[in-house]
Amino acid sequence: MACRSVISSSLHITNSIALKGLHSFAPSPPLLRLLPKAPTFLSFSASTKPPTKPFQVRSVAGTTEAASGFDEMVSGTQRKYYMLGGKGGVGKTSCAASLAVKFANNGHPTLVVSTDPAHSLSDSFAQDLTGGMLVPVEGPDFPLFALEINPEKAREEFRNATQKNGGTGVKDLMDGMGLGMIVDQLGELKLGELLDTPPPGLDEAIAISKVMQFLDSQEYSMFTRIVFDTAPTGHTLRLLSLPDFLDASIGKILKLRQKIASATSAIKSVFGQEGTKVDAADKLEKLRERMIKVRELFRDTDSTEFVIVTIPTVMAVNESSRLSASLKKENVPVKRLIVNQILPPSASDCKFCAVKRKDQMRALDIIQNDPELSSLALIQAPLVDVEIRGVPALRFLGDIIWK
Ligand SMILES: Nc1ncnc2c1ncn2[C@@H]1O[C@H](COP(=O)(O)OP(=O)(O)OP(=O)(O)O)[C@@H](O)[C@H]1O
Repeated sequence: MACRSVISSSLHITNSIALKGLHSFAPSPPLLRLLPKAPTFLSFSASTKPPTKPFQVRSVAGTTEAASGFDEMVSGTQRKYYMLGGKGGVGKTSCAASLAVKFANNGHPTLVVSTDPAHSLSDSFAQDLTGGMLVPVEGPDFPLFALEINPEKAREEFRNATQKNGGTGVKDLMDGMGLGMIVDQLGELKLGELLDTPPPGLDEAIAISKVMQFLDSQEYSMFTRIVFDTAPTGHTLRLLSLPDFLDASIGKILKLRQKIASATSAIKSVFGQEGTKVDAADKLEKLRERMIKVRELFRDTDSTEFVIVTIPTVMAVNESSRLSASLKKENVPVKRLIVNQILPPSASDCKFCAVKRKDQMRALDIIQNDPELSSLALIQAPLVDVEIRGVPALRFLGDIIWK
């Protein structure tokens, strides 16, 4: 007999709910109109057909799963940031997109941002969200916007700002003029290296700082929940130490710029108009300020939380443990761990599923005994038998995970 152990869902996708655009949404007190919670049922349908069977997520061991604490996540009108990260392919985008849909359906104007250079938000929402600008997502009850940051563009911006203030072009120039001391300092900065082969995590730091820039503006002040779909673990770890590194580098560049500004008038004329120098320095200073804000944002326990996503395999769990340790070491608030793609219970296990289930239980056991992970709230998300694509499917997944 064929084994039927995955969560079954029937997708009847009806016309999407009319889009409530950014400009048509007028926040009025109380900003949050908390909508009645959508019931979670095994069978997903966008139609009004009554559900056949109440859905209950169970752990592999058969005990009822603990709630994710969504009530806490959704409460309050103060802006909150959720960063979802973990090993490649574990379901970060699906979990981040489903959380964003859930926030929007619970009254929060929400922005979901991808800072992963290999974007999959467009695939997840089944809508074209490319272009580096905020795009309205069709479907949720309240405004939901998505933003895929173009890392190439962000890096170019950084390169332009630094080169104007002491990058490799300036180094050649100063070298040619025999200004050894300043050249030495430039060599110390290793700017050429930084710009030609940017360290992993630089794209993401710039991407996040760009989002902060967006959110500083009055136009986007309406967003009360920001969900980041971050790049895989390695990038995240390097990102954490990057703001300090960039802050120091940019600080040195700015100091150097002051020295250059007070150098001979011949050099001044090479650098062009006084105004141009000031603009470039301003831009660099702003970039530095934004990096510092990114660093602060990551460590703000009141407004930010990093949610680790994993799957029940020994390799993924080990990587999650290292990620959790690094996040804690850097004082980044982390409270929740999603274990995604768990095989749901089945009355009739085929041999393959029985072996798989045993492996998954072992991985869950490791989590429960891991000093880094055991203290986190465990959210178990089942493997479902549909591809999680489009708002109705994300709503379905979100109602399972976030409750
Ligand atoms: N609970 C689930 N049940 C079934 N399929 C799932 C589940 N979660 C994720 N998937 C599927 O797994 C694939 C990878 O998911 P997703 O893109 O969300 O992972 P990711 O961690 O963001 O990947 P990447 O690291 O490549 O960005 C997708 O096809 C998605 O539909």
